[in-house]
Amino acid sequence: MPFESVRQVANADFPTRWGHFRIYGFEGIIDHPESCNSEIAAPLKRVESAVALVMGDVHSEPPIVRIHSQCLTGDVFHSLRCDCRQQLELALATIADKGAGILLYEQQEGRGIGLMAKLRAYELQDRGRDTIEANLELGFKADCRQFELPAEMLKLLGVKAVRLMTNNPEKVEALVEAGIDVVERISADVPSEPTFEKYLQVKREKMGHLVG
Ligand SMILES: Nc1nc2c(ncn2[C@@H]2O[C@H](COP(=O)(O)OP(=O)(O)OP(=O)(O)O)[C@@H](O)[C@H]2O)c(=O)[nH]1
Ligand SMILES: [Zn+2]
Repeated sequence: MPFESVRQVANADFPTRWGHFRIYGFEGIIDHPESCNSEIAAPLKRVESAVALVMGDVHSEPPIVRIHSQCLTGDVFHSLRCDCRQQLELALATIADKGAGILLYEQQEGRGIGLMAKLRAYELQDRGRDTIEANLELGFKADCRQFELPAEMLKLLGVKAVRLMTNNPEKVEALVEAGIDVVERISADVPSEPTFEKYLQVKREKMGHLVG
């Protein structure tokens, strides 16, 4: 277990356009993290933090849970290079509709390669590479994320079983491996746009995501 001492650091009121949540901050230390880039050594320890938006009763039955990976370009600027913003809205709207659920927002920008590297990957994609080829050309793995922190956050929130909104089988596997029961997978499909059709195709054909 590479994560040490995950702890809650904040818990506050959080009104949004979708409804009223509580916002929680969590942080933990990863001991000896793996390097994601063959040319960059990893530090001995790394602090990671993530946020949970919690609405309603999440303990009487397995709540809807979304693990959303940070995408500044999509989440903040509504980029149409990817489907992230639409998925974020879908998750918040679905939770609000049900009146209960949890959005875990983890800060592994660009599938964990970081914002500047993601922008450099965009440059390579503009020259014809797909998302995976671009990551590899920059020395990174195709996907550098791990989902132990969200799993630990669920445990600290007292949630042992979830209905997980995702198309990514790795998220399901990661939670199950960490001891969280995934009783149902809810699709995270959003309407496709011509600007991210290829992005979705690569997720489906090369990353094994259950898109569409
Ligand atoms: N490296 C890289 N990351 C990207 C790119 N476009 C979006 N991302 C990141 O991809 C992450 C979202 O991952 P996705 O593969 O779209 O979806 P997922 O979270 O694995 O799966 P779902 O739960 O089904 O949404 C976010 O961290 C984005 O910042 C890109 O071109 N290159
Ligand atoms: Zn995105």
